[in-house]
Amino acid sequence: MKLRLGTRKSLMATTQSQQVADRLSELTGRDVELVGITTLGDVSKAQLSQLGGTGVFVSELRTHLIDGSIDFAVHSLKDLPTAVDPQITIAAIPPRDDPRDALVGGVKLADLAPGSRIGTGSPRRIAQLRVLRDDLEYVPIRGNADTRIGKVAAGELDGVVLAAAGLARLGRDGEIAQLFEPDEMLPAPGQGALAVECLTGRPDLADLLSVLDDGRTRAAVSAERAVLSALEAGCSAPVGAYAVVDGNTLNLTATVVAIDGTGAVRKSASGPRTAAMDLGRELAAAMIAQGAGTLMGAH
Ligand SMILES: NCc1[nH]cc(CCC(=O)O)c1CC(=O)O
Repeated sequence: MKLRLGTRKSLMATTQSQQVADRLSELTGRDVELVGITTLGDVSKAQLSQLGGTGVFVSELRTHLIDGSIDFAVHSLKDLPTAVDPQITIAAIPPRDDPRDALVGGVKLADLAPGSRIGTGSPRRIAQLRVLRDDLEYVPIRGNADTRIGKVAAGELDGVVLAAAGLARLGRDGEIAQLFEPDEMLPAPGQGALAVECLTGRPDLADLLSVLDDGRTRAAVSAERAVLSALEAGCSAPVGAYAVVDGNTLNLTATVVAIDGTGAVRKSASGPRTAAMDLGRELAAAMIAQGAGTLMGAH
């Protein structure tokens, strides 16, 4: 029987879903059919944050898992709420794509004229960009990557900052002027990674999907998301976190930045790869002790 993979209809969603479908067919010989789903977040003109953030896409696809109209779904991991839904299992976290943030536009950040206009709606990106260049104007923008990049082409903006992985999935990574290394801009927890979800009540399916899982990526993003969850923050918080597996060790760095650029807490820690979530929780506690909670409330 064909497996039904539910996907949002945006180009980024269908591209990442098709990649997962192809890889699953290759590894298991099963046929996978993409089922396009229009979510409220796609049709509504209301601001996404008013709908509950990007989590609205996730919860609608989960509704289709629960009603049985699809067998599994693929999400950008950084859009997944940290709260666990016992009905849903993350059956696989495939190998991560490029986790870095990217500047799209003609020139690198250091070469932009003072007062240049950079578009990004993310407090995490704005706060970290302000540390690098406090003389630029940061313009909140919305819409999909094509719309955002279009504002640069139209001369409304001098650059936009987006996730490199998303740009690659859209075939627009050729327009990247600069990739930010994690030491200058920490990505969002889970950035560049995908989550493959199915119902907890279908362990055979979860077992089949687990061939897609990459243990190193799973350990890294578990630590990053544990930071976010311990800080009681969501995907729109000014929180960056990035972990890398080195043998049996996990190296994690996280930051909380005041949105007005007036301060930041940044800390690193290492621990056993098998205790990824503990590492993330402990690092978050150390950051809170240094004032991370107050910074998150700063405007
Ligand atoms: N919040 C939207 C979103 N969710 C996932 C990606 C890109 C792909 C990824 O990070 O895995 C993006 C766009 C962006 O941040 O530029």
